Amino acid sequence: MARRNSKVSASATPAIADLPTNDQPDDTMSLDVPEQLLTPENSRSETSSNNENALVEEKSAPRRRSTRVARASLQATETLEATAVENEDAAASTSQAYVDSIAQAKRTRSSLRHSIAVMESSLQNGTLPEDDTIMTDSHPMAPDTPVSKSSQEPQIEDTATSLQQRNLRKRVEKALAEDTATPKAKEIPKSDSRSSVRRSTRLSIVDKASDLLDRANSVLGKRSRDLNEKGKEVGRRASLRLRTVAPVKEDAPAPALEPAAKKRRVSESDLFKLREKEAKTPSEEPAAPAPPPRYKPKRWLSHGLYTGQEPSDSPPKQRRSKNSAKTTTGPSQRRLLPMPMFTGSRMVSNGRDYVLPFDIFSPLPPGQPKPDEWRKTNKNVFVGDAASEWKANKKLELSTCMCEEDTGCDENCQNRYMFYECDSGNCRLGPECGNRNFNELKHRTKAGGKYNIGVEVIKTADRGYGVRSNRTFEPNQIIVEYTGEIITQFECERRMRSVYKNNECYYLMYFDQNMIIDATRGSIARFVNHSCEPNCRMEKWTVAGKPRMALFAGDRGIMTGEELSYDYNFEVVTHRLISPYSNKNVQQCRCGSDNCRGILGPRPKDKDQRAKLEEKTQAAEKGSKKVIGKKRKLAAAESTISQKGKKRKLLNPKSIKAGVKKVVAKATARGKAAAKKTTKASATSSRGKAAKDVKLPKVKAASRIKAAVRNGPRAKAKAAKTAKATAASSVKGTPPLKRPSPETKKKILARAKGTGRPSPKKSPAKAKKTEVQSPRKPAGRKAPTKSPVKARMPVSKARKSTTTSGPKVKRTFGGSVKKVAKSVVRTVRGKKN
Ligand SMILES: C[S@@+](CC[C@H](N)C(=O)[O-])C[C@H]1O[C@@H](n2cnc3c(N)ncnc32)[C@H](O)[C@@H]1O
Repeated sequence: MARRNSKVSASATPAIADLPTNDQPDDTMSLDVPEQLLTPENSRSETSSNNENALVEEKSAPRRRSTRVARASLQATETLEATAVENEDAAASTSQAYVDSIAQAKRTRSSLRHSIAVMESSLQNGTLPEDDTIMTDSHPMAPDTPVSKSSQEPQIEDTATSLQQRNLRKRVEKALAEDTATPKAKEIPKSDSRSSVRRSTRLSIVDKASDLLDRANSVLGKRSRDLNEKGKEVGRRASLRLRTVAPVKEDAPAPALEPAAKKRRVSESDLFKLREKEAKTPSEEPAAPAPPPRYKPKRWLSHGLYTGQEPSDSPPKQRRSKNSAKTTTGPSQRRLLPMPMFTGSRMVSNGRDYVLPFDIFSPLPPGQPKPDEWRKTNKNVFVGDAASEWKANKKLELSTCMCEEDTGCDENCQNRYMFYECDSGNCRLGPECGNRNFNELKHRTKAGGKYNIGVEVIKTADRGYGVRSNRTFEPNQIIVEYTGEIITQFECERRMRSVYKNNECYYLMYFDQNMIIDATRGSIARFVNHSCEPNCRMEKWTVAGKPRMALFAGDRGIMTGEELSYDYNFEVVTHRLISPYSNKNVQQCRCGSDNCRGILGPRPKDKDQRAKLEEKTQAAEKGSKKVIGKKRKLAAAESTISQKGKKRKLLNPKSIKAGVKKVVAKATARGKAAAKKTTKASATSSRGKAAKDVKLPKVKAASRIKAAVRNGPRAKAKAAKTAKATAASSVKGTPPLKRPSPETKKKILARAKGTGRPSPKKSPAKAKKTEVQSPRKPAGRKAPTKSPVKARMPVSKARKSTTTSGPKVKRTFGGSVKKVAKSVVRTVRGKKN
């Protein structure tokens, strides 16, 4: 019963209130005194109840008093009642001691266990500790109210300490035994504090969950570990709230992220963000729903794919770093004013300069098979007598252009007509001049590189090696120079008979002054194959007074990868004795064009016709040398109409001189008026200069006509004008030609029909004379100088084109050179149209 009371009093303070004597509890005491059942103090207070000091003790510690009341109920209330009056008296006397004890109690702090130990040891030793405060006040369960010294002193002085010690010991032992042997007593508070027990259970679950999370993090790797270590506490809480444990605050709703986590895979960064968010959310805060994760608005779903893209004139940029700051700043603002209207269309129509990377403009497969090494030369090399012969017959024709800077040396440039390249000596323009092809080529070659060189050797399927372009070329742009050894005809024949006897490929080309270029040792241009529909042409130009040959792009221009070709019929050596494409050496053409002639070189029937004409010419020469002379002159005149013909003619300059002298003499006799109207060159020739000077105007006319073919209507008109003047001068400067008799006319017509070679470009008179004279005869091995008209009559390109595709021109025999020129112009126009 006493035990129960004491327990109740210890656990519930109202027991104190029950006591009428303690209706005025000290605040300090009520705060400091722990509610414990049994303390050494209590036991002492109990013992003190047996002596007089007990009253003092009771007074000094109301709590103690209460417990003492509870426990010391064995004395029952009669003792208390009996001593009530005494207590009242004693209270006054001990009040001062009580106050002191409180102050002392506040000063002393020590552990209960220590005090118990001290107390026990003192009991065992049979002596009371000297410092009674230890025994009384150091017990943690004891009230902080110290046992006053005033209460100690009487104890010390008390002689019956042994009894007290014994009682104390018993009480302590009893209390300890009760503490350990009463689980039921502990169960009661357990049931009362249910929530706290549950909480501890939860905490263990929390610990387990956090351990699991830690393991998962360790599986995720170092990065996630680092991240989680940074917000370890946060992470744990977040994860626990989300998954395993109900939130600590019941009213706080779980974050609405669980469905989102189910819908999509949550990356580490998202998880970390969520944890951070949850950590930042204080638990005391009202349960506001977590904001949904921030996604980029997919505006393109409603506005289209290109929404948000501002039109910009600047070229598109490739941003390398996704996370660059620029990406987040939005589209860059336009700093300049927008381009004026129609700038785009103007740029499209006018064009603008740009350079394509080589890989784009030349996507040709590399690794073409290369030909065996050949002896290269990028300059013409005179061999043997060629140099001296060429110098002896060197033309003195000069040309100077009068072009303005505004126009440059365009198609109207006189030098261009003449196939003269402009330079500082014959043109006052500098970089603005557009007639410096070889100079351009020189710079290109010097710069080097695949693009500048522009051509490369390829292996064709059935024509040996060839040349293709690895860039584009504009119409009439120079491509590559044809260089080689300059040899005489004699040397050419010799080589053909001996060195090239068994060759399949020949690299011979007519050059100048009866010279021939042998490119067996030469430039890459030697590999350019023949085509009956070529995309290039070979031209001879005079550069700084010296003839040079080069391959030029045709009127269509050249695209990258095209195989280059030109027509051998007009360029290569086709003299029947030294031609590689003679009757003895017929080679099949494999150009594959629609208009393929079938063989390399001239047509067979042309060859036959020429052979017949040569025979007749021989016979005629024997009969009438005078006629032959006139015809020879006309043939020479005809040959000079064409620049290409000029290249191929193999004439003896001496014979030309003789013929021209006769013509000049006659022209002089007929009057000087006509001679005055001739061009500068014609005037020179009329004064009795060399034959080559006489040819000049004719060459000019031919050049300009060719230029007209190449350059369009304006140039054509100019060429026609020039041709007219030239023709007039020629007519006036040359003796009138005898008109053929009707019989002769019929014969020529019949022959012409038989040949099937309408020649509208050539005047009928010329045609007739050419055919009648047929000055060609075998040159034999003798020096070609003795048979000036031995070479095959050159056929100009314009003439050839007329023959093949141009409109037929009415044959009018006895026409003048003027008519020839007119017909040529008409032909050209017809061809162009
Ligand atoms: C100047 S070479 C051209 C380069 C030659 N293909 C080579 O491999 O050395 C001329 C020779 O090439 C050949 N050739 C050129 N054009 C041809 C064509 N259209 N058809 C057949 N063979 C041709 C002929 O054998 C001719 O003699």
